[in-house]
Amino acid sequence: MEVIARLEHVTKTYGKVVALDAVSLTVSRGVTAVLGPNGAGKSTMIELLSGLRRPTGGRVEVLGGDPGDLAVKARIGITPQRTALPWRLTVAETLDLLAAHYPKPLTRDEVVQRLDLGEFLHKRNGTLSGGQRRRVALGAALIGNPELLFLDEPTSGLDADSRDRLWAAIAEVSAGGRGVLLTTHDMAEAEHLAGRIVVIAGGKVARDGSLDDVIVEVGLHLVDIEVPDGTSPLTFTTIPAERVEQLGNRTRIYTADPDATVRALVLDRVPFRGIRVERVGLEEAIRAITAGDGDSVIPVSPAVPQLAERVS
Ligand SMILES: Nc1ncnc2c1ncn2[C@@H]1O[C@H](COP(=O)(O)OP(=O)(O)OP(=O)(O)O)[C@@H](O)[C@H]1O
Repeated sequence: MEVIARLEHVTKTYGKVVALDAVSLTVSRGVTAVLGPNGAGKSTMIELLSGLRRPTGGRVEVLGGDPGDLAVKARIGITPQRTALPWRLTVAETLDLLAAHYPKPLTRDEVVQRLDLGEFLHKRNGTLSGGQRRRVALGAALIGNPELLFLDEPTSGLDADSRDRLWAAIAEVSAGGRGVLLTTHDMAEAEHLAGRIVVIAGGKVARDGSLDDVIVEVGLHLVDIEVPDGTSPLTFTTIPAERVEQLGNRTRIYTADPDATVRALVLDRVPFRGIRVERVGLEEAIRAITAGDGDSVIPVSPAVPQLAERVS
């Protein structure tokens, strides 16, 4: 697969904080989703790849050159997490102004159509809602007809219709043979768009593969049972589990060995009614991979005693 961008042993520090720690990664065409908890280093990675920051150590190469070079910048598009659009300009003026900086831009109409910007095309950026601004920001990234697009949480804060439209626009860019690297906390977004998942934890690449690879490698299953009220939680104490959640009368047991878990439920005579066993989805897989990293992660823990605490 053709490599269109790469990080080689890239480290980025901010004072004493090591945001990225000797990371090596290649980016190919298609959509790559970079996932991980808050503070994992995802935005830093995008900023380095798009030339907004320089690495402390290692090498960043984009489209065969240095992302700091104007010639490379003209071939990439970026939607940072916070986009500063010129507040006094209208959306139309903004797109026209940006288009003038690129050798082969898309027409304004193409971008307006793809992202459905017509409704507020002649409004000033300063008067747009947060979601409208997000859509204009993607338009600003697309107008230069980039070969490689970097999107930092492109759909956060969007309503379902706007999100669907952006997903369609991103899929269209990718189907046209371009590369897209995006960060997101929305697992549905990663599942919907990405052919490749890169998981960042503690400034390092913790997993890199297809959606299925990542989920299968984690090897976690969910055993979801319905337990009648009044069941003593103590009956669960020998059940193999990585993590347990109690939701009303449903108990969700995350386990690496679903057969052993179901056997234990039966042997312990847990009076469950319904039972559902399935491989976990991306969200739970990422939670397991990044356990203990970042500042908003619920750690995977030996949850058997926890269950007793939670339901008692
Ligand atoms: N300009 C900065 N100055 C100092 N520290 C920074 C700066 N930018 C990021 N950091 C730190 O670097 C680490 C990685 O931050 P980064 O924004 O790359 O994470 P992230 O994965 O994008 O997080 P989130 O999901 O919350 O957006 C964090 O510990 C963060 O506090």
